[in-house]
Amino acid sequence: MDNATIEVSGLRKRFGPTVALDGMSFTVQPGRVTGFVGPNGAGKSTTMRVVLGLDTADAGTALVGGRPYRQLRTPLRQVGALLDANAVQPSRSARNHLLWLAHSQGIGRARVDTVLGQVGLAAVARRRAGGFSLGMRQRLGIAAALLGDPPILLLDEPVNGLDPEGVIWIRGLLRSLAAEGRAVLVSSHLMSELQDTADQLVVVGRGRVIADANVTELLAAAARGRVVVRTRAPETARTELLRAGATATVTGPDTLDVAGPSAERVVALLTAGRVPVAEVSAYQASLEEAYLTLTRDAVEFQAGQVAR
Ligand SMILES: Nc1ncnc2c1ncn2[C@@H]1O[C@H](COP(=O)(O)OP(=O)(O)OP(=O)(O)O)[C@@H](O)[C@H]1O
Repeated sequence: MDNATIEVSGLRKRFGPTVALDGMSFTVQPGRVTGFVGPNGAGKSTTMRVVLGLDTADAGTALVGGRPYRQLRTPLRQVGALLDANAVQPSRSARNHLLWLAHSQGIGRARVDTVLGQVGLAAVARRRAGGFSLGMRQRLGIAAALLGDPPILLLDEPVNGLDPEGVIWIRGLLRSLAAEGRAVLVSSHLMSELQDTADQLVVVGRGRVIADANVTELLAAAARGRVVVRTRAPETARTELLRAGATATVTGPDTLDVAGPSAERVVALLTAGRVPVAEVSAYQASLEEAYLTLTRDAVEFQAGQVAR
């Protein structure tokens, strides 16, 4: 999609004595889900508010599709955002809330019913939004973000308040929006929420980017070529593998992690040693592990600085 990028460069922002943004810089590319991760207070919401022109930075620039948000003539058609699921008039129905938004941006009524269907709220569209659960308000907020069919989406903690079915639904939705070529920026303070969703991770802490990395490469790096073996004789397997120079750790009653040899070599060694093997597979790192791999260098660097 044209103009589907977010470029954040050198953003600085203070709230009194609090430094919220301390040189925040990153780019969000089209066709991918970019996870924006970091602990509470790291500056994720402030960055999104600056990108959306709701807050002004003390320094730096934030561009959506190459322009500052405030210069966009029909912003909802260019950028969809979910910041606060509670930003709904409680007395309005879901449908009327969306109709009002659509009208303000010259978007047709038909689009309202389309997005209500897309987020699974068609059946409750005429109910007062004030009576909605947090999960339903999240869905309504996402419907509002999708209203202008924008090439760029910013969602602040969209998984918050969703039940397991809702979490699976939003993962699929985010993936399909990215597959259509949109730029999708999703914040979370929980790495696990971004598992199977994010293609790129921008990890932030204390108002700046700690790491910006491709998830596939990150998971491969965290897996370090390890192999998982399932066997009813893990100790025998371990002895056999250690003898061949591998590193092997028993991780459960019938499993061990092996580092060094390839999966094929592990099968060959265990077969030669007559160890019964139920399964040999590549180790799948979790995003949590990848995160720890990624932030370890940054943490060590900071610790080193403190020690000096
Ligand atoms: N309007 C404000 N007034 C004063 N301080 C603020 C304001 N908005 C944010 N801050 C402070 O700026 C810092 C960054 O906050 P921000 O909400 O951007 O972080 P976050 O990463 O989005 O965290 P969370 O996951 O809790 O939303 C925090 O220390 C926060 O307390």
